[in-house]
Amino acid sequence: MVTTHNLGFPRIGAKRELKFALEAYWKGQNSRDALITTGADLRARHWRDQAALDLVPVGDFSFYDQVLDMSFTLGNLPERVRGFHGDALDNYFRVARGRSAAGNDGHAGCCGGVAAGEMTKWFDTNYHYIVPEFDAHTSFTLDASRLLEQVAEARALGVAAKPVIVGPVTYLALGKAKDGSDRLSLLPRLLPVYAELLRTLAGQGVEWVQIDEPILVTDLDAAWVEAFTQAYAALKDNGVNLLLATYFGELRENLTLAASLPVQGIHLDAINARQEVEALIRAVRDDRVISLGVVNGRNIWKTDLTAALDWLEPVARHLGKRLWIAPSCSLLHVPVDLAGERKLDEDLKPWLAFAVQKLTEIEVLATALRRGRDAVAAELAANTEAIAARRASARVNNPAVKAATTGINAAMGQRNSGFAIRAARQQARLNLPLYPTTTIGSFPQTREIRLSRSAFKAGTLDLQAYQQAMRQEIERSVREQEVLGLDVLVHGEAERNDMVEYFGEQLDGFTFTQAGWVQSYGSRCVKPPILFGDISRPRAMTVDWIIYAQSLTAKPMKGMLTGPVTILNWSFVRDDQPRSLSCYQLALALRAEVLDLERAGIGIIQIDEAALREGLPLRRSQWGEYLAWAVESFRITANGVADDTQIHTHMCYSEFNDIIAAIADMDADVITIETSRSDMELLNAFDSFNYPNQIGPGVYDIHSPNIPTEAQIIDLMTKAARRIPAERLWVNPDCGLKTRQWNEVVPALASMVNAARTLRTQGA
Ligand SMILES: Nc1nc2c(c(=O)[nH]1)N[C@@H](CNc1ccc(C(=O)N[C@@H](CCC(=O)N[C@@H](CCC(=O)N[C@@H](CCC(=O)O)C(=O)O)C(=O)O)C(=O)O)cc1)CN2
Ligand code: MET
Ligand SMILES: [Zn+2]
Repeated sequence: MVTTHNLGFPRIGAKRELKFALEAYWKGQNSRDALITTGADLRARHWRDQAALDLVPVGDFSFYDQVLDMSFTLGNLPERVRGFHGDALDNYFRVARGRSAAGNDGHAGCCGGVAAGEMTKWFDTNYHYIVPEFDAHTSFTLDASRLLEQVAEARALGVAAKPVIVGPVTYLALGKAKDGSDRLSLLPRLLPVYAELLRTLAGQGVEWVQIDEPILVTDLDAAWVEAFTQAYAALKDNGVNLLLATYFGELRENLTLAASLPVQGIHLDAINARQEVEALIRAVRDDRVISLGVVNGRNIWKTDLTAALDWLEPVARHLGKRLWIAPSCSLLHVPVDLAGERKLDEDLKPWLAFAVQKLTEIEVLATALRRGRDAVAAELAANTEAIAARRASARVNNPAVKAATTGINAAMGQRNSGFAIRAARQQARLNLPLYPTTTIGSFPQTREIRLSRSAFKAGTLDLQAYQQAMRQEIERSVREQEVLGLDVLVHGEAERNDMVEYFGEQLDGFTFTQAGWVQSYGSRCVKPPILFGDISRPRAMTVDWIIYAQSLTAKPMKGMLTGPVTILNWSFVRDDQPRSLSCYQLALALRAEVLDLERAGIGIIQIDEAALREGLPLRRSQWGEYLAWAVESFRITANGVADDTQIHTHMCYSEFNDIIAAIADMDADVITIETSRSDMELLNAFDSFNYPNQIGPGVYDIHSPNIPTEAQIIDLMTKAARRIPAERLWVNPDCGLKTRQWNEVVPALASMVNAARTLRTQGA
């Protein structure tokens, strides 16, 4: 008889309760007790939502990040926060968010300021985790209190608790050794703490522990393969059954390794690795549990339940009670509940499943496997009807768009002239100084801006008043930039709820939700738009706002667009056509916008590709194919303009060494990137590759409230100028300023502009 379970549930809350409780606590407007209570309430509610399952995840809840939680469980706190005198939860937030020396937690005098832990992308998702920090002396000590308390809470609610932890090899692999030492040398110190954790859980009567090792779906070299064998030899026989969870991709050459580990069960992502199910079954001992992720945990489409049963039934007959079923991965990456959507397009709603609906799908599948399809005949019939309606819908297919993508040719991705000629024509038009200063696009999304927008959406503010409020914000941004003396201005993106959702709302082929929130990091969420059909642009999307902004100033105003690859990677995408085709459709729609901006007299157009790097497949062997269509899509979007129109692009959190050739291939006139935290070392990639075009290496970290000094910026730019000729350098922050406040932005940009002025006099 099949067992049902879940790998993880979204924790932010259907109404983002956790976000609001956290932010109020951080501002001192909410007590510690109130925050703790919100956490407990959310856990209880989410366990009730999952109560029909045979096993529910415990420990997937987090006040900030599950990897940071694991660091605390393992006693791996960065040295800089170890002496903290205050509350442990406050210390946890100090690592998560950093704390300025002037912080108001009552410990500024004794404990000072601390830098935040580095954040980076969780595999190929838009979720960010806090990178574990190691050095040669790192030691570990167990703190199991969080897991033990939550196991007790779950039990009190009468659900069967399956604790979830990040496995030791993935934990080490995702971390960074700050002193360059070998993280694997820490394994012998780490394993006893994991073993103690398992024994502690066993002591509480826990039967199964889910141990996540998604690193198994990536390319592993011999040392990491060996680490797996060593790790799991040490973790067996500690009184609990281990379910080794892999997800996000295929095991490939690691399948034999995974199957050989001494664990009681393995979870395979049967959405991304369906073709490996049989091989895995053959490879594991015949008393092991096989858990199959049969419902997509990364997307929002209904599962075709009949098709799933067609292949699952024989597997179930073969495996009997050894078969478990679950979503493919944690449901962290999808919104909570479709029932919260009151205005969602009625045609499309029946095609969708959010976290709660996905668990119902698991239940229906389990019932069919246990009692036959007849036991769920009505559910299956309704499902078949929805799947068929989507497939046949006239709203999905637009022949004109299909024809346009067929008409794409190489010339569309080609500028008229090479970079040197373009640069000269652009300089003749723009007349920019050495070390030109600019920003990445967004200015603070203030509470007033968001309140205006929610009033507009609620119908209590009319369109004209809303547009007027946004124009005022744009004017404020422009005035501030003029006073600061920036060279290339931006309009500030006040009218955009999000750099991707905003375009999703305006393009045909997309729909959007009211409350489909997905956690991006900490308390920050996004509402990824839903790409369901062929994409087209019914009308210009940004031109009026940019023209208005340009009308306020004699300085050049940058047009501001999100690129096709980033819109694709940060949306829920179609599963009925290749991603490359959707990307080309986006490219054509955005190309039309670029040309409209150019026709309106805008001389500089930025096309953000913040998500190009994270979209790289987890396996290197697939990079080439992805980069080919991703880069070509960018080129189609950007390269229809005249030589004297300057194209910018922007990327953040990126490690470029591996893909520098592809970046050069995009052929943007200027690229702005995040570099401040790497002390300009990132530029080595551009230097050694002889990157030919202009670069704006970010000179300060916008994720921190700290204000950079002029001297710090001069120092960074001096380092940059050792690698890239000064004539090709720009001066700008690491990323957009939307999460900052004006009182942080103004002094920071003042330092930046002053630094550029000093550099110019030095260079002259
Ligand atoms: N899609 C996407 N992915 C990305 C990024 C990005 O910018 N976009 N940046 C990187 C980092 N990620 C980030 C993700 C989110 C936010 C962020 O600030 N999100 C906002 C929500 C943005 C939004 O959609 N705002 C809406 C809704 C605002 C809102 O909450 N309104 C309130 C009312 C106002 C209030 O009380 O504040 C309501 O309706 O209840 C709007 O402006 O219209 C948040 O969590 O707070 C920042 C960075 C990587 N991935
Ligand atoms: N133009 C965008 C902004 O400034 C780019 C952000 S990249 C996450 O916010
Ligand atoms: Zn950015």
